[in-house]
Amino acid sequence: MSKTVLITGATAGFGAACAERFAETGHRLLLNGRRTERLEAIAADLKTRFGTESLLLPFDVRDRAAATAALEGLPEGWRNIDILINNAGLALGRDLFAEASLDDWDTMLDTNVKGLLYVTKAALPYMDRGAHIINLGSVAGKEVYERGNVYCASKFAVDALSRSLRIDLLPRGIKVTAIHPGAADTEFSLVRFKGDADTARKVYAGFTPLSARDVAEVIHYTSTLPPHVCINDLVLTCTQQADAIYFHKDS
Ligand SMILES: NC(=O)C1=CN([C@@H]2O[C@H](COP(=O)(O)OP(=O)(O)OC[C@H]3O[C@@H](n4cnc5c(N)ncnc54)[C@H](OP(=O)(O)O)[C@@H]3O)[C@@H](O)[C@H]2O)C=CC1
Ligand SMILES: O=CCS(=O)(=O)O
Repeated sequence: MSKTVLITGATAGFGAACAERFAETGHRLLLNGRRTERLEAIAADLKTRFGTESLLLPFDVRDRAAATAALEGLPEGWRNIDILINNAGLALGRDLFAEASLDDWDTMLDTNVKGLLYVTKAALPYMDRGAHIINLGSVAGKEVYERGNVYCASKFAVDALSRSLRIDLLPRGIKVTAIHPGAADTEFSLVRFKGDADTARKVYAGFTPLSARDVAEVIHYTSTLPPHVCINDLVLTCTQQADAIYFHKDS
């Protein structure tokens, strides 16, 4: 059965890969991100390849009013969301606490935590029994690492909110899954290191990281289980990574 899937941060990385994976299996898409041209290009590509129906919701998840307006403004026929993938997020900087930028901290907390809250609150009126919320946490939300401070804290918050939402939504029969990937080669490190491509590339040196497609495959799988089965919490890493800290790199 075709479902309606709302994906935040669908212009790149996991979000774009999820759009493709859900399009392949015949679902229709509500695509969010700030880069409208990218959303348009992705929607056009998926329409051509899979006949996918997409509706674009270009807003900044940090903007509470914009998130509310976008969801309240859904046209007739799109006002029932089956799957919400709260994926939009970022790390900015990898600095010791004393040296890190307060602006970076604000952006990470506003996007990764408050953005997820705003979109979820705005989407819930359109989610019925059997709907599914999938939140992107991280291995950084399971263990802290040096210079991870606020990014880790934001992902620990995603973990806590996922657990708490699962409890609060029990009576409504809405599934909540938290997905916690390890290192994955997307635009994530380029964003984290503010366009420094050399530093970003070095993050993935000496091991084969996850790809966006790997993560999308796992996210998609969690959405295919019978109505009475919910994967609550799932950590996935590449085989050369054990957790947020330990890697076995090629020599
Ligand atoms: N890559 C990794 O190693 C890991 C990433 N994660 C998490 O997975 C999620 C996706 O990351 P990934 O795909 O790797 O990163 P990318 O940088 O490749 O993609 C991030 C996406 O988030 C969107 N986004 C960022 N800020 C906002 C905003 N304020 N409003 C709306 N959309 C926004 C971007 O779109 P646009 O700029 O167009 O708005 C983009 O589509 C993030 O939450 C990240 O923390 C978790 C574990 C590992
Ligand atoms: O969430 C992203 C993975 S890491 O950079 O924190 O290890």
